[in-house]
Parts: sequence; C-alpha cells; structure tokens
Amino acid sequence: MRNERATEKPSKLFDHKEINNEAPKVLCVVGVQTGFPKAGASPQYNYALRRKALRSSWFPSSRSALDDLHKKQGVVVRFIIGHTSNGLDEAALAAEDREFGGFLRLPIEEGYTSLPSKTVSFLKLATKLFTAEYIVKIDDDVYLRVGNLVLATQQWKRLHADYVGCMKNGDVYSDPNMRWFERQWPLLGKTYFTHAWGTLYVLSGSVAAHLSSVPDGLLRFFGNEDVTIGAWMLAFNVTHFDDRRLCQTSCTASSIGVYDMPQTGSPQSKIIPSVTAADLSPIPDRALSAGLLVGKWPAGEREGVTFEFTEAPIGGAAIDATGSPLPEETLQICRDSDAVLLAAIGGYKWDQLPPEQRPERGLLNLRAGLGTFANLRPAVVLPHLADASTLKREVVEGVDIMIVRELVGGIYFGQPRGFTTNQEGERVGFNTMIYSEPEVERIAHVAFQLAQKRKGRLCSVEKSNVLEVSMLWKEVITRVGEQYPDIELSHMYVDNAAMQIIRNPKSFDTIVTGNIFGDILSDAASMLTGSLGMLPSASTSNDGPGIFEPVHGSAPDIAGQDIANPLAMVLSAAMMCRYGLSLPKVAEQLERAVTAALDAGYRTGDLHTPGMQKVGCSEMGDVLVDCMTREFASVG
Ligand SMILES: NC(=O)c1ccc[n+]([C@@H]2O[C@H](COP(=O)([O-])OP(=O)(O)OC[C@H]3O[C@@H](n4cnc5c(N)ncnc54)[C@H](O)[C@@H]3O)[C@@H](O)[C@H]2O)c1
Ligand SMILES: CC(C)[C@H](C(=O)O)[C@@H](O)C(=O)O
Repeated sequence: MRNERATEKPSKLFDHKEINNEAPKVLCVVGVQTGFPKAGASPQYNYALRRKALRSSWFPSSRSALDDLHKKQGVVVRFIIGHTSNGLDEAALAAEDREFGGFLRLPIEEGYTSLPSKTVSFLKLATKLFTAEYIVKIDDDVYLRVGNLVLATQQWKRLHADYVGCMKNGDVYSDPNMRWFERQWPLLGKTYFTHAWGTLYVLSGSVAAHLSSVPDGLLRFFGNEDVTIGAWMLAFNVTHFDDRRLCQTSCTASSIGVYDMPQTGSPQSKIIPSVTAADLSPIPDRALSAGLLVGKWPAGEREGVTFEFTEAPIGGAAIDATGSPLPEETLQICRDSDAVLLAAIGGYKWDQLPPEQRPERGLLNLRAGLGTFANLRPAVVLPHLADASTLKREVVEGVDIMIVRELVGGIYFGQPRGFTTNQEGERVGFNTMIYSEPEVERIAHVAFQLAQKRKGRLCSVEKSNVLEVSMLWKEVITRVGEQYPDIELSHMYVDNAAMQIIRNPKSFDTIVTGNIFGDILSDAASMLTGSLGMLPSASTSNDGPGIFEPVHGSAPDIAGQDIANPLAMVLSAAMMCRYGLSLPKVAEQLERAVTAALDAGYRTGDLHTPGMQKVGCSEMGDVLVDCMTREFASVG
C-alpha cells in the first residue's frame, strides 16, 4: 500500500468545509449497486438473486440488523437503485423492501441513466441524508468485511485520504468492438490516468459533498464509471490512497473487499467452473456462502487451480424467477461445469404446488439429468462431538459409516406414479418401486470398491422379506459380491438396519441401499454425529460432473435466525474437491479448517454442549475463514 498522490494544500476547487452538518453523523454510507431485472439476463446477472446472496452473507438481512449496524458501528448499508416504469418490477421491489429493508431509492430512471450519473445521484442523496466521514460504492459481487472497513477508516483519516481504492491505469481502448471502448480516446494517451477500480472505492464525505454541489454540466463524463470518478478526483486535487485490502481475491485477516478481479491472462494451469444453486431460505444461502468462500480459498491456487463459480437457480428460487424448478439453462450450466456445489432446496412457500412443479422435482431432475446414481453419505463422529449426540458417548465415539445410496432409480423415479380413483370412487396416490439388474449392478460396484478402501465390510440394506424389488436387489448384490472376495458382505432388512444404526452404529462400515431407504437411514445416521448439519454428500456418475450438497434440507423452521450449522456445506465442498475435482490436498485443508474451528470450541446451537462457545451461522463462517487462513499459512 502506498500513497499514490498526496497534496500539501487543499485545492481551490475542493474545500473540506463544504459538508452538510445538519444531517445525522455516521462513519460510512455504503451503496451497493443493484438494478431491476433485465429481460434475458443469465442467472449470474440476476440482481434479485445477487441481493439474496449478499443478504445471506455480509449484507444485513433485516431492518433491525440494518439499524443495529447503523447504531453500533455508524455504518449505513443500502442497495442503491432508481425507479422503473415497469409496475411489476416496482411492486416486486417494494415487497422486497417491506420484507428486508435496505434500499436507497435514487431519483433516476434505471436503464436510461449512465452508471456515472447514477453514482452522482447516489452521492447527492447520501450526502443529503447523512453527514458521512466516508462514502463507499461497491458492486453486488463483493464480499465486504464491514469490521475491517471500520478499522481501516481510522488509517484513512490519519492519512487525510479522500479517494481510496485499488488504483490502476488501465488501457484506453479505441476499438469500438472492445468491451471497454472509450469514446473520448483521442483526448487520452494509451493508458488512463490513475483511478480506483470501480468495483469498490471510497470517497471522503467531504469530497462527495463537494462533488454533489458542482452544477450539472461542469464535469466531464467518460464511458466508464471508475474512470469518470477518477478524472474528477484528479480535478479536485485530492489525496489518493491505494489500498489493496479493497480488492482481494481471497479472504485474509485484513481484507476489506473480496472479489474476483477480471483477468486478461491467468497464471493458473487449470480453470474449474462449478455451479452453485440455492433456494430462497436464507439459512442454506449463508451456508452456501461459506462454501463459496471455500471456493475462493487460496489452497486452490497453491494446487495451480482457480475456482470459478457460476451461480444458477434451482428449486424455489428458480420457480420464482422462471416458473420452473430446474430451468433448462441451469441444467446446461451444470452439465458444462466440472462439479456442482448445491445448497438446499424447498420451503413452505412452495409446498402446495403440484408434484412436477415443486422445488424437490428440480433437485430430482438435476440428479437424473446428470445421471448421478451413486450418492455417498458419510456419517463420521468427530472426537470433539462425541458428546453432542443425543446418544451416549460410548455408542457413538469412533463411528465412521459410509452410506452408498442409489440416487436416480427406485420409488423416486419408478413409473407409473400419480393419483387416481379406485373402484370404490376413493382417491388413491401410488408410486412404483422398481430396480433393473444393471441399475443394482452399477451401484453395487461403487459400494464394493469403496468398502475395499475402507474396513472391507459391506452391508446391503433392503426389504427382501416383503418386496420383490428387494429380492432382486439382494440377488444382484450377492452375485456382484462374488467378484469381491476380499469384502465381507452382509444383508439386513431396512427396519432392522434402522434399529441397529441407533443401537450399535459401530457394527457398520459401508452400507449400500436403494433410494428411499438411503434417504431415511442417512438422516437417522446424522444424529450419531450430533446434527444433521454435519452431514455432507457426494453424488457421482460414471462420467460428467458430480453434485455435492449437504444431506440436510433448507431448514425452513429456523430460517432467518442465523443459527444453522454451515459445516455440512463446507464438508460438501471438501467432498467436491476429493471426489469431483481430484484435489485431495484442498479437501484435507478444508476438513482441517472444520476440525480447527471445533478444536477452538466453536459450536452452532445444534451441536452446543456446556463449556463450548455458541456461535451463529455467520460467525461460524467467519471462524472457518480465519481457520482456513491460518491453515494456509501453516501449510505455506
Ligand atoms: N437436498 C435437499 O435440498 C433437501 C434435503 C432434505 C429436505 N429438503 C427440503 O427442505 C425442506 C425442509 O425439509 P425438512 O424440514 O424435512 O428437512 P431439513 O433437513 O430442512 O430439516 C430437518 C430438521 O433439521 C434441522 N436442520 C437442518 N439443517 C440444519 C443445519 N444445517 N443446522 C441446524 N439444523 C438443521 C432443521 O431445522 C429441522 O428441524 C423441504 O422442502 C424438503 O423437501 C431438501
Ligand atoms: C428433497 C428430497 C427430494 C431429497 C431426497 O429425498 O432425496 C432429500 O430428502 C435428500 O435427502 O437429499
């Protein structure tokens, strides 16, 4: 970090006294750039989804949280947005505002106002409403660490910095076909003057007030917002401060803004796009954010890998945005990715929809669409959590079970299914539980081969005392077992397995079972580990990307309380690295970060035991990031 440019005297144009002293005093006003839906925009440019993602990470997600931040830290955070003539979009925004708050409505028409003009409008309104020491403008893909921002303001004040950002001197493009084409290129050289990166920059309140007071038409506008602001800052003769903490690509102890900076060339040898999807419930979104942070974890860089996340909607979020629980575009993005990291779908809001339109159908169609037939659900009791289970320590200590669940067949997908009326005129619902020999064979091979890497014991769970489908299942598993003489194979009825898993879980090593039995048994097994919030999963196919998701759902009963356990999400990201991306070292580092957070005594409410430090979901996320940072430092 260095002072790019310092002035000894205030300029004539800029006078620090020009500030509205009547408005309430605050430390910072943070304006997050947002907008109205654009027809045909791809999901990653869906502003509503981005706001949702921010609210589930650093942006306060309720009016009371916004007020708290204002009162306790003097930081006012708002999404900045103008108006639109589209009544539906206005109504949707008003509803969002009623639910969450956090908007600063600018007196401009979105879509017809250039970005630099929008920024001027923001500065004018912010300086009218508040006497701020600093005004921050950021884009909606930045992870802002407000605590570090507050700390940094002290340093900026000492330095009398009026213009803070990651300073750069980008190329001036004279070719109209280039994205950053500069119409006024004849006035400029080959590179621009020094200006701050537009994604996140800071102006002192006084310079912002001054800027706001300049009559329209006096200042020159360039094509790009950051260049325009930079030109004005040069004209005002203020102190520039190049603060690299505002543009970091991974979270470190001191970072203020974390985001991916566009690159022209990459030193990395491999790019891994992966897809994340989340439902509207804020809890898994927060957990997902932890997963996303994990994706930005520099361990990947050490392995020569850049994680590139594309967000695509599924489930309720997709229903609300497109009417479909799995839009074709989402499926295509998933197919084109190396792995899919998924949060949870579902919620009360969509429970009354017909089966084909429910969020769950989106998830099932994604699994079927990617052919991820082998679902691995490990239930491992970490030594720290032996007392967190509702079962006795001696029962659960040392449990390490791998449930291999067949995921794209069985009763979930069997035909016929539906509702009808029987001869008595009564309504009936029906499904078909069906497995073909090849379907059982392929999952059997996965399970036997996994058992070979574990303790060599495989238990096949079915209901062959009653169901024909299970009789076939048992027959095929036994036949495939002949190819694996080193594996000790046993068979168990599912009702007995449900009991044994609670009575004597250590008797199990690897379990192979069908779709519905695996669903139920894995939820039961989660309680051995202390919480459903501890169970990750990996769903793989023979080719193509796998899906990595926590076993738990969207936990609507605790939505919005910031108490969910994000560890299953982070452990799912670890499974993604191990099974989906062949990055075992990164997987180990993520797992060690989870262990370190538990070692340090942090527990979300679901795992809390006396003597431990109870934290919320967000705080656990922050702890994990710190642990990862330390983990990385110790490895490096
Ligand atoms: N893979 C998935 O996306 C998935 C899995 C299961 C359920 N669902 C959906 O989620 C919705 C709710 O279903 P549900 O309530 O039966 O299951 P759920 O897994 O969402 O919740 C079950 C219980 O566990 C708790 N819980 C879940 N995750 C937790 C976490 N991370 N930390 C702390 N507690 C946690 C919940 O509060 C709830 O009491 C439904 O719409 C369902 O279809 C989705
Ligand atoms: C949400 C639902 C479709 C899903 C399933 O039954 O497979 C869930 O319970 C799970 O375990 O992932």
